[in-house]
Amino acid sequence: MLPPKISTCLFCSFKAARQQQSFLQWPSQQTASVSTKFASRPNRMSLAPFRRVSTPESSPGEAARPNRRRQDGPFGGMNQREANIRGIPERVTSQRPAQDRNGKWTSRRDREDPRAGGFKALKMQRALAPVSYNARTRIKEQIAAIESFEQFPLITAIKASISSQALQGMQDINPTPVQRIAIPALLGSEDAVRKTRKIVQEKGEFLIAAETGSGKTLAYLLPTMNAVKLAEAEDEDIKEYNEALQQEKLEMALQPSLAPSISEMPHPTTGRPRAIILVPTSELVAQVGGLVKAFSHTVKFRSAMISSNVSGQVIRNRLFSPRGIDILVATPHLLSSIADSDPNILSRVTHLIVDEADSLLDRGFSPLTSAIIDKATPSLKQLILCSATIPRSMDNYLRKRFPDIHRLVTPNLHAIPRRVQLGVVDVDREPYKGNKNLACADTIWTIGKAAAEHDGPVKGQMDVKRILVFVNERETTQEVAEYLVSKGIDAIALSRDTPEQRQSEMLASFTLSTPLTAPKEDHPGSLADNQPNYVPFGKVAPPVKRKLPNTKVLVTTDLGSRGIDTLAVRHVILYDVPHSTIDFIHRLGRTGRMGRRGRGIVLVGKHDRKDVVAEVRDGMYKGQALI
Ligand SMILES: Nc1ncnc2c1ncn2[C@@H]1O[C@H](COP(=O)(O)OP(=O)(O)OP(=O)(O)O)[C@@H](O)[C@H]1O
Repeated sequence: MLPPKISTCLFCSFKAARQQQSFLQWPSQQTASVSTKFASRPNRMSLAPFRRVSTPESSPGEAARPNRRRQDGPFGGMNQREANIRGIPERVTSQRPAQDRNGKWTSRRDREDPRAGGFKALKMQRALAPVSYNARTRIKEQIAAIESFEQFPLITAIKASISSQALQGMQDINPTPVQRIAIPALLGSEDAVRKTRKIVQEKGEFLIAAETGSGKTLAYLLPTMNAVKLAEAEDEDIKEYNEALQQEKLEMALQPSLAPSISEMPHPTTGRPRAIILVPTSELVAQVGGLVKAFSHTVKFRSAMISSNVSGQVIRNRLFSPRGIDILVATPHLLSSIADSDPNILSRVTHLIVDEADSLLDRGFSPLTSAIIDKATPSLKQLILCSATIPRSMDNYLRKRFPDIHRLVTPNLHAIPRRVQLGVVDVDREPYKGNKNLACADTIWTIGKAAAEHDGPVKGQMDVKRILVFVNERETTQEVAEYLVSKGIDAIALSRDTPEQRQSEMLASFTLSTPLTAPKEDHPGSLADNQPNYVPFGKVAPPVKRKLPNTKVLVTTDLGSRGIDTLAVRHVILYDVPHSTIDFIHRLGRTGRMGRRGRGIVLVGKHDRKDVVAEVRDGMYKGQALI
């Protein structure tokens, strides 16, 4: 017998959910609606108004009483309503109240984190460092005056290359908020943009923090290339080398029999790059390295990218090419092992960029990254940390290690854009009955079916939807991918166990922004029409009747969530509820990039934190920064 069909189309529900703010009714909400219904009926007996007896504020004469939670003494820690076990201790600061614009008195904590009020479940984690409302407003005002890349004092070749090399085919290119904030600050250009404070120093430390998919790469790359080119023009060694090369060319023209000598000598920058960009994975080396290479053709500098994807010989050839090297893109693992055997590699570095700093400064990577920073420090002029989130752990590390770091933060940091909708699928309900794999497959079939109802970008072709499925454990990737394949879905697993070469190939079709199409055919409909969800014990499941023709699915862990520019992805399925808001931000950040729209779908089971999901969803709906 076929299982009951899912009566509601997932995407009709999305729309309705947007209006109702509820894809799934949480128990608390249900209770609330019931109580409102009853409240509107006339009552024979009425109870006294509800009062929380445990709340001292609700009792009269509260102003006269001291705040018990702040009271010192042996019983100071009792009767607290917030455990705050995992949170870091508050910094001792003045608790002096202040007045906001409306004349309302607020405490310092409220002012730092005024929108965190509704996040009860997330408060237990407090994974992200707060950014004050005032700071966000101030930044908005600062960047309002910047409208064009022309306003930045970049060299002409770089300005011209923005549209030809980085943002090809785009019309009306304007800097994004993070670029408006970071580029003038890194260039130290007060004249060009008056309202931007001059903050660059001889040795500058910067933290660039902005939402996912907001153009952070160009924000640090344009000023870095500018600095490299300016330094090259002033470098005495390079001047001498170029003059000798010029002289040799002249002599060779007069006496062609002379063997070249200078041109065979290594360039002064050989094996000693001026700028290094560190990224956590080989995929990101390829992504960022590709962009740097594209600029190098028109701006005229030498770049190289190294990762464990290429052989040792290729790495050596790239690093020690006699033509020299100006900008190097590498992973910390590889660079630190090279620096151990050849410390010279870091001896001329003036610009060190740590991209995805929230990953590269966490427990796993931190010793390597810190060691590289230490070794590069003597020659360093700018250290640029770049991240989509500021986790509390990183915030603490920065306060200790780089107390004077300039924080270049966008007004919407830690908020998932409202153009990304989050739907919730209750795995425990019919017809899934706790089968998360089935819920995942059905969700993908629903996406495919909905897409087939509209014309694709090419006539006679169907649009192929690229979907990312995120799981928490890498062991699960293969299992989920195999299940999806058994349900007729084109799915592959990507985890650390996948060979690196294969990882890049897999990600390639998810990063291409060009549309992917398939020949238009009768769509097989929904999963339930094609696949029995229930196979009696002892029987073998019948073969797949029809395959889903218009979706491509990648099942992955965090590996696929950091930095990868998955412009083509419109749907992200969170198979597991992410462990923290940091993971929510990165995973949902693979869709809705650079102003595009996107959809996230969380599969929530019996053991998942529904309260956390509800709060994240509510925060997204309201456009609030997560905490
Ligand atoms: N000024 C701009 N106008 C339009 N598109 C831009 C602009 N700057 C960058 N982009 C595009 O936006 C996309 C995202 O950029 P990028 O990868 O730098 O984002 P990000 O902030 O580093 O994201 P993540 O936090 O996920 O690493 C890229 O495809 C890039 O080409």
